[in-house]
Amino acid sequence: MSKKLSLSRPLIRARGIGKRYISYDQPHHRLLQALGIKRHVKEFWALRDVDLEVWPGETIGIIGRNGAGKSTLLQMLCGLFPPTTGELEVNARVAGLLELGAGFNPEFTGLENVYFKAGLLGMTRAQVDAAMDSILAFAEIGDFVKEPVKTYSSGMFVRLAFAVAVAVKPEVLIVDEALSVGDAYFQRKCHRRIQELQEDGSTLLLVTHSTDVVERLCDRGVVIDAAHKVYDGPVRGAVTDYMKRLFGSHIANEEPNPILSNGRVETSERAAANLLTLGAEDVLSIRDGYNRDEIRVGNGKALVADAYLVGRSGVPALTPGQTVEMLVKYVCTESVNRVILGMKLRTMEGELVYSTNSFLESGELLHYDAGSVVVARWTFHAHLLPKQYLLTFGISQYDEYGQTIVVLDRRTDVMLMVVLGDTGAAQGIADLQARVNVDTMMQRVIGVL
Ligand SMILES: Nc1ncnc2c1ncn2[C@@H]1O[C@H](COP(=O)(O)OP(=O)(O)OP(=O)(O)O)[C@@H](O)[C@H]1O
Repeated sequence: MSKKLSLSRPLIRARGIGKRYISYDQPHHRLLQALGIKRHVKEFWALRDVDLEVWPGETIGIIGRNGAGKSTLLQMLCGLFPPTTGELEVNARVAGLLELGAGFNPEFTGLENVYFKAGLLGMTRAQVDAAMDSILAFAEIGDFVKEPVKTYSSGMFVRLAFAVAVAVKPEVLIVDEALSVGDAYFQRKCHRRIQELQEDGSTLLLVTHSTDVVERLCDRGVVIDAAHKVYDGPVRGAVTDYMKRLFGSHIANEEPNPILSNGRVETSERAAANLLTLGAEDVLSIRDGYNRDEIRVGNGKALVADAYLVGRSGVPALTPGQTVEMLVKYVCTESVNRVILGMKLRTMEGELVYSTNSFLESGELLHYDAGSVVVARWTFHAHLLPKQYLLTFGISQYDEYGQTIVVLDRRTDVMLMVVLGDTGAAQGIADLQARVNVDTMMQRVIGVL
């Protein structure tokens, strides 16, 4: 029987909820507003008209761009503030791991905060005493538990907060990116505990930027974009919708295809020529797969102006093991010497997959005159599991003493690269193509022994 049929009402039901913030240019404008003069009031809707039902046993991943309204939604579901509009009905004990250390008193020790926070979440002192050993064992912060939490690192904060939140056994646990703070060991531990909670039938809402986490942990995905709920349904669809919003419309299930629309296979020479004829403008930002959330730094003496995968007109999409040829165009606005061209590949979670540069490869530094347009051909073998990755391209130079690297233009996570296919049973990043063969003879011999 479906969860919805077995229960008459959801744990959380939101109908058209919205949150409006009001700001004033000057403090006295607040007073003018109170007097009914609203000219100076600025309204901002962080969330608008959201309907949401949360049913027992669901794990819902909430994804969306920075500033979309995800945290605002969760804060309202946790009861931190009421919605400005709409109706919100919460029929469950909800525990939230929202901002770091929210609900912790910085002056109290870790131990005092465990009693304090667990008390806020409805546990008696005796219940906290009974759970204390497992809370401390989970948090693994040792004697720091006797220190005021204001002395904690962000990792220690989140360890203790998570340990308390799961000890309370809430009917609904709401986690807002908190897990991304901990180290990899702690994150794995949290994910295991989340899976145990799921198996016990707990209900979970997770906000994350990691599509990998959503696909691994969640059974429903909600996408929030520009204050509105724009998708609510199966996880795969949610991730595709979110990726399209981030990177353009060509990412879904695209098969690698080296044939251009005119029917010819594009050679790298022709591609390089095309790249050069497009001139010196910065066109990377209009390429499919361009990440609007790239981080760009540099003094601008040279620019990373364009990049694309040979043979692809859309988002760089390839199959595991494929040899990739990526052309990157650099435009030098000034004469530059002792130059290094670099590339990096990361997972969507920010884990470095590979990094190299022209100096490491050839031992040579490059020199270009002002006005030079340079096309570099990067080739690599994509022995990667099917996932989304982000490429970084940069151009830097050594200072005249050869000591410091000066960044001319570094475009971090500037372009999406998709490795298509079925991950099968494998997990991780590298495609090692492991195969297992069980030797039945051996099995018999061991059986005899
Ligand atoms: N107290 C506040 N006053 C005014 N505006 C606010 C306030 N809190 C949030 N906002 C704005 O509301 C919008 C939604 O913020 P929210 O934190 O919910 O986004 P988010 O999707 O969680 O973003 P992120 O992924 O960056 O955490 C943002 O534009 C933010 O600047």
